Amino acid sequence: MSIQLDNVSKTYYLKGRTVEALKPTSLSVQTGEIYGLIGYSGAGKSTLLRLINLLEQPSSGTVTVGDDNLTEMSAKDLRIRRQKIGMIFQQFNLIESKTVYENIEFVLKASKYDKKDVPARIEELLNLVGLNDKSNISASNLSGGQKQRVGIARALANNPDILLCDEATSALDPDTTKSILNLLKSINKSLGLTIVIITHEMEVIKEIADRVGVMSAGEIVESGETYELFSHPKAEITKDFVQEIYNFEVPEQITESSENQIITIQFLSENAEENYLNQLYRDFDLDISILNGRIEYIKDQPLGFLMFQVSGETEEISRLKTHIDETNGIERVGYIG
Ligand SMILES: Nc1ncnc2c1ncn2[C@@H]1O[C@H](COP(=O)(O)OP(=O)(O)OP(=O)(O)O)[C@@H](O)[C@H]1O
Repeated sequence: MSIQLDNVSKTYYLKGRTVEALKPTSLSVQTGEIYGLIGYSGAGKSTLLRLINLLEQPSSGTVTVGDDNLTEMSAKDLRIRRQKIGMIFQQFNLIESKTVYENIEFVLKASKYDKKDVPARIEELLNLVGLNDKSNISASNLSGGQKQRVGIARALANNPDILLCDEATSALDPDTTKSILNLLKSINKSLGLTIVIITHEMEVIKEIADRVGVMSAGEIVESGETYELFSHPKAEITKDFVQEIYNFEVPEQITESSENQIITIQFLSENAEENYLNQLYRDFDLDISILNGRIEYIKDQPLGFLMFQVSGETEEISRLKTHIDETNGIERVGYIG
C-alpha cells in the first residue's frame, strides 16, 4: 500500500520554546517499496515516521495511506486503521515477563482476532520469523535478534500493508543486524509489504533500501534511488554518509608533501578497478601508488573507490586527469579521503 505525505510538518511547543522537528515535507512511498530515511540524531526521523501512522498529530499537512486520508479520520477509525500499519522499535517493546506465544497473543486479542484462529495464526507467524521452537520461552530469555523477530511477528499479526521500522537494528550486533535485514527483505517480497525504515546507519540503507531520503535539521535534503543517490551525492551530509562507509585515511606525510597528487576515483562496476589501473600504468609516464581502495555493495550493486598518489611531470598528471574524466564508469571525486 502506498503512503503519501503532503506538506506535513510538526512543531513542538516546550515551555515557551518551539522546536520545528519537521519542516513542511512531502513524500511518496510506493506499494511494496522499502524506503529508508537516514540522518543523524535530532534530524527528525522518528517524528516523520510517527506522523505516518499519526502517533504524532501533524501541525499541518495531510497523511494518506492507500486511499485513506488519516488526518481526517475519527480517533476510533484511526485505531482500527492502525492495525494495518505495523511498527517495530529499537528496544523491541515486548512484555519481558511473558512468553513469545503470549506476546503475540496479546496483540491478536487486542485487535479482537477470532479466538479459535489465534493458535494457528501464532504458529504461522513464528514460522515466518524463524522462531517455531521458541514459543514457550520467556521474552526475557531471548537474544536481541530473537526479540526483534518477536517484534516483527507482533507487528505482522494483523496482516498489515505497511511496516514502520524505528531504528530496528540499532541495538543489534552487525551479524544479527544482517539477519534481521534479510528477514525484512524476505517479508517485503513474500507479503508485498511496504516498509519505511529510519536509521542513522549506512549499513542498513545500503543493504535494504530501494529509495532513500537523507534528513537533516527537520527536512529531507536529498532523496532518490539508493544506488544513484550514494554514487552521485550532492548534499554535504549525503557525502558524509558515503564517506562513513569507506573511511579512508591518508597519512599526514603524504597529504603534506607538495610533490604528490592524490586522486580518488569512483568506479561503478565490479572489475573496473584492476583493468583500469593496468591501463594507467601502461599509458602514463607517472609513478602511481595505491593508498586505499574498497568496493561496497549498495543494494547489491558495486560502488568502489580507489585512492592513489601520482608523481611525475605536471603535464603528464594533467593528461591523466583528463583521461580519467573522459572514461565512462570512472569518476574523479573530491570528497573521499
Ligand atoms: N515530544 C517532543 N517534544 C519536544 N521536542 C521533541 C519531541 N520529540 C522530538 N523532539 C525534538 O524534535 C527534533 C527531532 O527529533 P526526532 O526524535 O524526530 O529526531 P531523530 O532524527 O529521530 O533523532 P533520534 O535518532 O535521536 O531520535 C529534536 O530536536 C527533538 O529534540
